[in-house]
Amino acid sequence: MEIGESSESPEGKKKSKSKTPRKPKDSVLKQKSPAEFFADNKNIAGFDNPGKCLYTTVRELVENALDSAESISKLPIVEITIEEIVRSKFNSMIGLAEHERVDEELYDDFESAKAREKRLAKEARIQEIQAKNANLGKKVKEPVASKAMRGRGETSYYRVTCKDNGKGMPHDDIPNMFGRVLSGTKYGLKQTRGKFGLGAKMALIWSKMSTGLPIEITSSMKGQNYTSFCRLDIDIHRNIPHIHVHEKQDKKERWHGAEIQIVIEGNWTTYRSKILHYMRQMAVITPYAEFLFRFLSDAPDKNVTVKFARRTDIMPPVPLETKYHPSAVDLLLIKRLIAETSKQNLLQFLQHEFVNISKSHAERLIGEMGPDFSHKMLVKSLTSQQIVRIHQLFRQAKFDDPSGDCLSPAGEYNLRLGIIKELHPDMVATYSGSGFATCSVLKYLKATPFLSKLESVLVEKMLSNWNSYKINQVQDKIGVFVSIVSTKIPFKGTGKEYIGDDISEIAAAVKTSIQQCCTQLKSKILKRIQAREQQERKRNLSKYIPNVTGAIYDVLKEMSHLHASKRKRYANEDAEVLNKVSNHIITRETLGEKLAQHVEQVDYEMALEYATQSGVNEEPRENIYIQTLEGESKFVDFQSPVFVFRLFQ
Ligand SMILES: Nc1ncnc2c1ncn2[C@@H]1O[C@H](COP(=O)(O)OP(=O)(O)OP(=O)(O)O)[C@@H](O)[C@H]1O
Repeated sequence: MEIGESSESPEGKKKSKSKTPRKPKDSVLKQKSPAEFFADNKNIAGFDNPGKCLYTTVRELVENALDSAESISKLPIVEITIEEIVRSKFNSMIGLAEHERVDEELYDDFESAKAREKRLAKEARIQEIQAKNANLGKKVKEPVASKAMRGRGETSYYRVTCKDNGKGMPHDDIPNMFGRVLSGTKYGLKQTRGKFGLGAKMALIWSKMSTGLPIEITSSMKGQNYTSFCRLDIDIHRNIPHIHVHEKQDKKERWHGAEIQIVIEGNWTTYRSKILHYMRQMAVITPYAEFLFRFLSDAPDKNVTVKFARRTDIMPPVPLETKYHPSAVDLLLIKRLIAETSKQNLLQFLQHEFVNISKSHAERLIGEMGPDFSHKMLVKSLTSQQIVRIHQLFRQAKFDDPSGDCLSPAGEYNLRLGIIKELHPDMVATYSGSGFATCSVLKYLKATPFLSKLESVLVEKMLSNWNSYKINQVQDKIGVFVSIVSTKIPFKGTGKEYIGDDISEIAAAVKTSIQQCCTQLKSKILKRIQAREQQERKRNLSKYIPNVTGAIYDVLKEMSHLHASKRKRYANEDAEVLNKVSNHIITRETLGEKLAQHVEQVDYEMALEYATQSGVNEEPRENIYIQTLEGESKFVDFQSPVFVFRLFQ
């Protein structure tokens, strides 16, 4: 029942029966809890339809798992299982008797015999057109499923389980972490995938909306001799956890981490490729993690098991908590910092609660604030007007840019490695920018399918100028990976799917990164074209040798006849050559051989010249194969931005 309706008095109900006009519903004052708000607007968190809900649930759980393992510098091992539960099985799970349809026409997917005939004919026509298009190499669109095709059982139930080897959670915090919307441990100024304190709760809200089943959390932390188990759902109206079980159990294995299990409605058929694509992208961007993905169903041919093995144990360092930059704070934030600070006076407050304010800088700033301010004044005694003055000065004063030291970018080495291992591209270029620690990677594929169209509006806009970089947009398959790290990424929604292009600093950093990658690619592509031309030149010249030899020999033979019969006299070297032709010392074959030798010689000289001009350091090349790291070994690593040498003891 909605808040507001409950306050209606019995008389109110009577009155409405007696046709007195009721106050329009939308003018009745109501309140919503955050949980209700997100349940009503789940699309803004990426929970649009059952298929998308399955996808986003996987994403949220996987990203929590990675955050957790990385927070303790543990190489992540993430196991994610989606188990299909057909409707009948689901019903028996919740104790609902199976129901056979009685009145077929009542159902949305009902189809008369005539309609079925029409549909099948239409589908056959579409298939024919698609087959033709596929033969012509045209892009084939996914057919839109008709109601009847979508029909019974397509939307199904799924048990999603995600297990990690991360930090685990304190026993007492688990209910709030999973049962209270907008609660989390990642609100600080620190780079993490999670930010809003929402993802896991959204999965639970969706499970409550679609299956009514609770979430189950098993967790254990390092040093705990028990395992926490919690089964809970969420009281949507009050936004508080509704705990079914919360207990400490005997620890059976030496494990720390978390295992989250949830049963939701979803659609594997339509979101299968998106989920697998996501897993692959995660494997690219985090090659130091191991992912085991499983889809299990009653139909064994539908089952999927993919293991993305770890390819490196070099993890980006744990990001550090940082402080606010004075240019980026608002009034509210300054007030909060004042309320929370442990510092006594204004000087200490400015110096310790913000980045880029040294002691001498703080002194100068206080001097600039005016006669009302002094170094020693108690920060908690500042009036509202004085806080406004500080805010105004922060806005107008010049401060150095934040250093970015607190960030931990994936790094060129990791991105390059991830891309090479998962996508086997023809060429890769990487670039890492400072400032926003933006690292962008561009892969240039010929043989592998187009795998990554970055869905960010920001990058879409920049992909218009490939030709000037010798990249053929029609023939070449191009992929772009951009990794942006920050303590706060300006996503357009809580689903974290898009970044706006309106933040000029980020837009500029991404653009520069892509341009840098393109420039690198251009020089690689040009070198390859030159190398190809060089190979072809030799092949082209050699191709003409038989014809040229034939023509020259015929002319020489004719001349030697004239010379021998004295009809025409040649002298000196010419006569010598013609005599050799008459005496079969110069033949068609010897001429051919000499020409071939000449082509070889010219080609060698040109190749030498090419190598001198382009720098021999590019050649020769060797492929290096990177093996999976399983088991423990003793070794020493030597790294560069693009490779690492591992020396075993
Ligand atoms: N696998 C896990 N291991 C350890 N802690 C976890 C795990 N999953 C969730 N948590 C804890 O629960 C909190 C809430 O998670 P939730 O997914 O709701 O939000 P978030 O990750 O903080 O932010 P966002 O909504 O942006 O993803 C997290 O901040 C974290 O402290």
